[in-house]
Amino acid sequence: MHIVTAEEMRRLDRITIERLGIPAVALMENAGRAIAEEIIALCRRRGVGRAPLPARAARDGGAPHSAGAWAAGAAHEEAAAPGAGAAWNTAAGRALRGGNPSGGALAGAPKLHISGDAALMAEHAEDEHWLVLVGKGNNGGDGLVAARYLREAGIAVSLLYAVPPESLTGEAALQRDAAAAMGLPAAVHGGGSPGFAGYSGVLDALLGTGAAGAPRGAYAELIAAVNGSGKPVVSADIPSGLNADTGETHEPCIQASLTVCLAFLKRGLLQYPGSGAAGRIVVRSIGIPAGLAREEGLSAYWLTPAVLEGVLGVDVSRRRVPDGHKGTYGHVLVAAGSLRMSGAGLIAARASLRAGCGLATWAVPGKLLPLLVGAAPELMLADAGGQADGTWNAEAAEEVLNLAEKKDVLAVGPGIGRFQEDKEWLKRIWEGAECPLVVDADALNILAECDYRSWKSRREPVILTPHPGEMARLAGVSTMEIQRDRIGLALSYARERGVILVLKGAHTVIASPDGRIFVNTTGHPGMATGGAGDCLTGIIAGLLAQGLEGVQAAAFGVYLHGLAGEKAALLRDDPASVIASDIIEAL
Ligand SMILES: NC(=O)C1=CN([C@@H]2O[C@H](COP(=O)(O)OP(=O)(O)OC[C@H]3O[C@@H](n4cnc5c(N)ncnc54)[C@H](OP(=O)(O)O)[C@@H]3O)[C@@H](O)[C@H]2O)[C@@H](O)CC1
Ligand SMILES: [K+]
Repeated sequence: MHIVTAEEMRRLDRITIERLGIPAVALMENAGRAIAEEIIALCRRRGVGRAPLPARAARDGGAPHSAGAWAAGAAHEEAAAPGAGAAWNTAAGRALRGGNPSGGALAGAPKLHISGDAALMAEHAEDEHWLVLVGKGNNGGDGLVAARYLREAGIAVSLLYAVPPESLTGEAALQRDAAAAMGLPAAVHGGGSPGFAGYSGVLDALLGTGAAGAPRGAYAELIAAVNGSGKPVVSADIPSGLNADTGETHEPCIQASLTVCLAFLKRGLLQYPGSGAAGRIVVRSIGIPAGLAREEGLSAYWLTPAVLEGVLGVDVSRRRVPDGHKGTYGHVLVAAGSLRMSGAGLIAARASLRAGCGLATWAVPGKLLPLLVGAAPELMLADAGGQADGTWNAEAAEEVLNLAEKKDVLAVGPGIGRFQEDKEWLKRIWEGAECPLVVDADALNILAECDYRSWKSRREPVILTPHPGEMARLAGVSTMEIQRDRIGLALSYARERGVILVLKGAHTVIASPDGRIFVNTTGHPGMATGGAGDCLTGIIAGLLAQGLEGVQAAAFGVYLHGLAGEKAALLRDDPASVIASDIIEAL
């Protein structure tokens, strides 16, 4: 799924309206209806557990109460027993079919059934009263459409305009008039905090992708009041107060339980703190063809198996050829670890094996070798020279390069620490290694102190895997600046430096020098634990060894790493208990 900036969204809107001839008001109608459907689904879900309505209990014929069953049961009028079909797949349908297990039509009955609009029926509608906060722009227009559909579903709605309704223009003004013609109660915010006591939920349709800067005036007052109300909030498109591109939250910013994002995921929804403010995110199509984004050359994606396969050409099933042998799957060389941090190297090397490479060799300063024998029987160990105290030195680079000659990938950095002439060490490896190179941890800190653009250019890709602190050192800015717009920064760094960048952290960003961006959402905060990054380095190296291209390996590696973290948390019953070795075991 594509991720877009506000500007890109406007471009896609414009093309749909001008080139395809789909009227803007039709897009707004679809948007508002989609938002209403999500609110109705939410109302249904929380309606479960309340006493069923007498009329409905009778109609269901005593079938088990479930939100889905009610939705379908209420919406369908079975004129006769139908044949197979979606409508038949309902509790009411199953109850009817009870005496006719074959599911075939009753003898002589016409094959006709009439379906109502299941999406717009709300159980317990009478328990609901939603307040719709309406802004001046098209986001407000979406809210007004949603209000109409909620009313149609039997849900009470009240409109609260942030600004005098006369100031609405275009399609939003048209929706204002339709809502008024339907008799929806409306008021204009008059300052202070409106009362929320009678409402069961709030639809935030104040500001969308057209907002600029922190919410002002009535908008700011309403947002602050809603956040303090304790009411569930559904945001139209983005939470009002969010920077749709960077994920920064202005003061104040709506804290939503659900965000119904329209047409394409906005970048800001995938970046923290925006992701936190959005709550659960649902993306709904509104009539803008999904293919337009590709046709327009947009190349930022939410990383999903479909994107891995369809956009990146990765075989996510990780099939092995039946007659393969260990040589088929490549050989990883990991240059990592030192006397005090040998574990980092061990984790990276073991993870590369679990990622599926055929062989892995772990190069360490020779002093360590005897201590590591048997640490992981599947690994090969190699003497990289180094100092008598088990630390690295510049000369060790030559040994690493010799070892790398017959390897498919070289990963450097975890646990190597800082040492004399470490910049020279890294330069030699960078310029000399003729296989893909993964650079992590201390090697990134070394790199940050080098003008590596003046180094001999490489034929094979380099993948850098910094966490925000390392990224800050690489880019020469503060960590806060990195986190302010992770996608934007990762993209510009990858482009400028010609490297594949994996910016770790919640929702890791993978940026390619050709401008492609992937944002990963697998994983959880329990993975913030020592060694988890070394594990990712090993996974990416293991995938590169198997012949994946740089961006493929980086993206798939990040995805698998997060997934393994999730599995590990399930096995431990608690994300906080996950350690790096658990992630390797869950691969
Ligand atoms: N285009 C389409 O076809 C479709 C668009 N769609 C929907 O439209 C949304 C984008 O709509 P939009 O562009 O009208 O912007 P939107 O955010 O609603 O309002 C901006 C207005 O608010 C004001 N304002 C700005 N910043 C402010 C601040 N900090 N504090 C206070 N006020 C501020 C500013 O007014 P001004 O102050 O400049 O007079 C400006 O006029 C999009 O998110 C989606 O929901 C869908 O319906 C699908 C079809
Ligand atoms: K909004």
